[in-house]
Amino acid sequence: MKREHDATGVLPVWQSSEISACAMDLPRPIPFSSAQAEDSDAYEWMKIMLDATPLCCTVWSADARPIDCNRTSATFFELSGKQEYLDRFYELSPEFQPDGRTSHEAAAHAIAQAIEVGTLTLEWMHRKLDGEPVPAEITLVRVRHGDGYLVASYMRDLRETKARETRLQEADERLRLVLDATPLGCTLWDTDSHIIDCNDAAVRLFDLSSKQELMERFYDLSPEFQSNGRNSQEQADEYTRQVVSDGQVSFDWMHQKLNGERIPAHITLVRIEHGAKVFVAGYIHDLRQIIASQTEMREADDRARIMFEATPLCCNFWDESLHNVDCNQEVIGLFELNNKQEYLDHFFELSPEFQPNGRRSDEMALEYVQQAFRDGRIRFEWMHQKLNGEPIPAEITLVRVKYGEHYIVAGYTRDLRETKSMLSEMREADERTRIMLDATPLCCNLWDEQLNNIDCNQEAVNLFELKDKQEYLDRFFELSPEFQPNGRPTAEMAAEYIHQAFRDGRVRFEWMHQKLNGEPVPAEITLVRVKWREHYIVAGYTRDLRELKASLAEMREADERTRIMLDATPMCCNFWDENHHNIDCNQEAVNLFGLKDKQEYLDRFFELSPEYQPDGSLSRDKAQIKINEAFTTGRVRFEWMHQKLNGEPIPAEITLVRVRRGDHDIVAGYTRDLRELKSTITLLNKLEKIAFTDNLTGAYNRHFFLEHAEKEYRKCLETDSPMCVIMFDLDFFKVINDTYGHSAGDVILKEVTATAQSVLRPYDLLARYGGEEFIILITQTSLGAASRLAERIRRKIASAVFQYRETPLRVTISLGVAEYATSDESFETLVNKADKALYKAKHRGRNRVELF
Ligand SMILES: Nc1nc2c(ncn2[C@@H]2O[C@H](COP(=O)(O)OP(=O)(O)OP(=O)(O)O)[C@@H](O)[C@H]2O)c(=O)[nH]1
Repeated sequence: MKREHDATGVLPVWQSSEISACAMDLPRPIPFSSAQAEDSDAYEWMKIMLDATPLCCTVWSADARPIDCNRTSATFFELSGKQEYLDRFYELSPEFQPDGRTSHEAAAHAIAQAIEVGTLTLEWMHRKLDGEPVPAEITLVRVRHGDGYLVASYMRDLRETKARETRLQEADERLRLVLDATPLGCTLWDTDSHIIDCNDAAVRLFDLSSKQELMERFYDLSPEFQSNGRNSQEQADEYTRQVVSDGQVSFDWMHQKLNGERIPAHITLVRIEHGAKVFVAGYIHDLRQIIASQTEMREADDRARIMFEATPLCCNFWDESLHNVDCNQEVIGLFELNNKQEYLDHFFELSPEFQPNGRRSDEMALEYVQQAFRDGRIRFEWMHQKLNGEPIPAEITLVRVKYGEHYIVAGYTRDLRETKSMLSEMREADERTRIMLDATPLCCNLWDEQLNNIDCNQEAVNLFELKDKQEYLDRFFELSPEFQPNGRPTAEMAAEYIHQAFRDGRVRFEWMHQKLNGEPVPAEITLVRVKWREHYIVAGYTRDLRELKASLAEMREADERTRIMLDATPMCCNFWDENHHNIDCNQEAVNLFGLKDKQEYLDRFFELSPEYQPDGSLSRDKAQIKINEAFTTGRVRFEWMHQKLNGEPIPAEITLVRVRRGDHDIVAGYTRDLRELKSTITLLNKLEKIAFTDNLTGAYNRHFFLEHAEKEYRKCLETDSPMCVIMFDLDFFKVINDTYGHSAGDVILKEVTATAQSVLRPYDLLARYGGEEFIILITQTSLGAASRLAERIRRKIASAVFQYRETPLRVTISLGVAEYATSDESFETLVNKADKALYKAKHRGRNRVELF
């Protein structure tokens, strides 16, 4: 690095030996005068340029010290002059740059780099003396100076650029809004014929699903060749070039949908300059409607022409310059002429020179026509004549008619000679049109652009129970209440809708009409814009919604009936939609859980089950699985644990059934409260007990014993397994009764039963066989084991002390044991054998066991 400024005696800090001690000190700028004193080639030239530059420029020495600047720099940073700029240069950047490096370090690095590469652009954060940050873009340019280099820096304030970018972005957004709001299909192109954007209307026009699809397939949206035989792509490129140079170009274009359906269109391309860029916006006017309406118009025109020609009156037209411009066929016939031209040429000869009142025909004629232009309509008697002079007394009606932007006067000449026949013919023609309008089964009326209601059909008269059309037109504003149901003034809303129809072509809305007696007539109105010569009118079709509403009411009633039935169902019901939302329930569901109302049921549904089901599954998971299953299989039944809000459990059985509702499925859930079932089972158990057990002791009764024993007996026979019967009887029981009373006897009977039962195994069956006689059936057991069991019972009872009130009582029993033998004829035989053994035990002294 060349030390060209060493002469000043100021050494750059990083070259001094004190570099480590004052590393944070910044190098001092070289005094302005000394830099000025330098003689140089490029530098001198540059200095002149510098002051003229509207950018802030600074000149740096190769060792990164600012040595000069231009005026703009001082003004930009609001300083008194160049010297202050150079003196306070290091205050014009924050200590650190946004990338974390010190400004000093970053500057030195940048200058060094510029010297190496020649030119360099970087972002820099400046700041004004008051601290206001100034984001900047700096371009450094290496400049030869003597044998070495200087560096010039040019600063561009990025705040402006940023603001412009924001403005551009905002403009972009506005553009997007405008684009999407445009009712025409729009596309946006760059100048290389690349489509870069489009609006929703364009997507709709081609029946596509997204803008993306439109942009990707745009070239499929035109046929390969246009109707002039040229390749679409080439032709489009040509138009793009044309619009870039001319600013705007319009042309007819054949588009197509992806299915090949043609869309004749009129396209306007407009060049848009957006920021520094140029775009082309394409507006697509779908001509199909226009073509259709043009065809309609042409047809209507043809019809009008035919009607005009068919009119059994002589008609002619006068323009504003009082020229007779046209006539119909009838005129030719009336005056026995050859063609219309003859009529137009000889018009003034078709009246005698003077009218019967003595005035000149041509003068009077012009006067009348003028009067018609002025007043709109005039009727008078006129004397015509054929070319041969034969007079034709006539009645002429002149009517001013709007025609395009102008007026014409139509003249209807009635040949008074044939008045009667003509009148009837006229009426017929009129009647035909009228009949057609009146036959329309909807109430129709017509509006002109001034929002005047100009005509209606008979249906409109009928709907409002009016006398005639005139009444409809006269009292139209009484046929709606002053305010519509949404609270807005009727007149205001009507005007809005009609305007909308004129603008958009079609609008449909609900409207509240009323009869003259105030009876409301809810209606649906469709307004349609119809082209009428050069103008539009709006035709309104009114659909009486009362019938619809009545059928809705019926539907609602039917719904209500269903609801009543549902609520009356003595089972708790609820409904799930496809998204597994619980959408409805019946009253029983509310009752079951003791809730306030259905809303509470629906809102707190998930609190009506514990978190986990008894099988350990999460209630929510299990519910989802079951509902899914119902949607797929149609029906599923399972047990479920519900709970009340207070946590009281409700065991339930749920049946989910898939039900079709409209065009989709729902699942209906029926919940059976198993608590009821459980109480029924308890009751059944109770009844069973009453039927099969002995009231006093709780042991099985003789009836049950015999029935059960019979079955067991047969099983033993089949399996050839051992089986025994023990019979026992209380000893001297009569004494207990006689001594302590019957109730003491009852207590003993109960205690003895319980004691015997406590010795038995669960599958041994003990029954009270008679008053104080008991019997035990012991299956799968042979005589030895049975006798040991009998002995255990005997001992336990003999050793027991039973308490009757304050009195301790003791009893003994005698037992007889018998085992089934193949010789036994029946179970009864076995019982008899045990009975005999018991008798033996009694006989042998009681309180003992005897075997048969
Ligand atoms: N308290 C009470 N006594 C009953 C019941 N059923 C039968 N008895 C009595 O049982 C007694 C049976 O008496 P007995 O047939 O003479 O027999 P015993 O007094 O037990 O004498 P042995 O059987 O010969 O030892 C009678 O007094 C009956 O009234 C009953 O349900 N309750």
